[in-house]
Amino acid sequence: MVVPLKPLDRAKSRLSDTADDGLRPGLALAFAQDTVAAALTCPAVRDVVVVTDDALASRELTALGAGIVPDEPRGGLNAALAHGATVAGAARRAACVAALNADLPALRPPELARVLDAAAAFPRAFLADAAGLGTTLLAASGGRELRPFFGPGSRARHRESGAVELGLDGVDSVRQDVDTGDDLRAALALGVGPHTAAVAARSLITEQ
Ligand SMILES: Nc1nc2c(ncn2[C@@H]2O[C@H](COP(=O)(O)OP(=O)(O)OP(=O)(O)O)[C@@H](O)[C@H]2O)c(=O)[nH]1
Ligand SMILES: C=C(OP(=O)(O)O)C(=O)O
Repeated sequence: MVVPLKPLDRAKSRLSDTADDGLRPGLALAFAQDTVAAALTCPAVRDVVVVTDDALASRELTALGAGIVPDEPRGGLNAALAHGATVAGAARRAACVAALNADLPALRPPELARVLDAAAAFPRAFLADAAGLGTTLLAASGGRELRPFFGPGSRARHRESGAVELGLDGVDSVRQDVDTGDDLRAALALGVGPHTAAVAARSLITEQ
């Protein structure tokens, strides 16, 4: 499993309506910690590799059990994911490699397991985000290349690239990425992990 994470001081700019400049880096880290911890707890996930240049996030996510890969070749999100997938796949001759956004604080391991199990039936498959425009997970099986097209509007681009869209119900926690204040409130309503819950409580952010 490959998880991309940009430097915390630049992350989650669209959350500025709900969290100010002083708060966003801590929230972005908490989202990543809850995402990575849930993925590591999922029996279907053998290991988690985080592609990041952020020193604090590297320390905290290593402590959870993730591996860290530097953000290379510095060509943006998809280049970083392709690099991470190559490193992760080469390291363990992975049967299946998947990219997962780092902003899924409500992620539940059994739901992630269902998505990965469904994805394994196809050469490449993806899950659309809760908003219906983006992607939260892209998987490639049988040693195939991941070919990620994440970014705004990525659902359409992943479809056009030939990846199969997974039409699963009951996997809301895997779809609920957090870009805006409304997304954060929706994630809190689903139930977030302990890191995000603690930051939200300290900052008086609630689901209302
Ligand atoms: N390693 C790496 N990760 C990235 C890069 N750009 C985005 N990401 C990560 O990709 C995932 C999806 O990105 P976005 O949802 O756009 O997150 P974001 O860039 O923090 O949010 P905004 O500032 O609001 O656009 C998040 O986990 C980001 O941390 C990049 O250039 N390198
Ligand atoms: C990177 C993505 O996330 P966002 O919707 O947050 O841009 C994506 O959906 O591909």
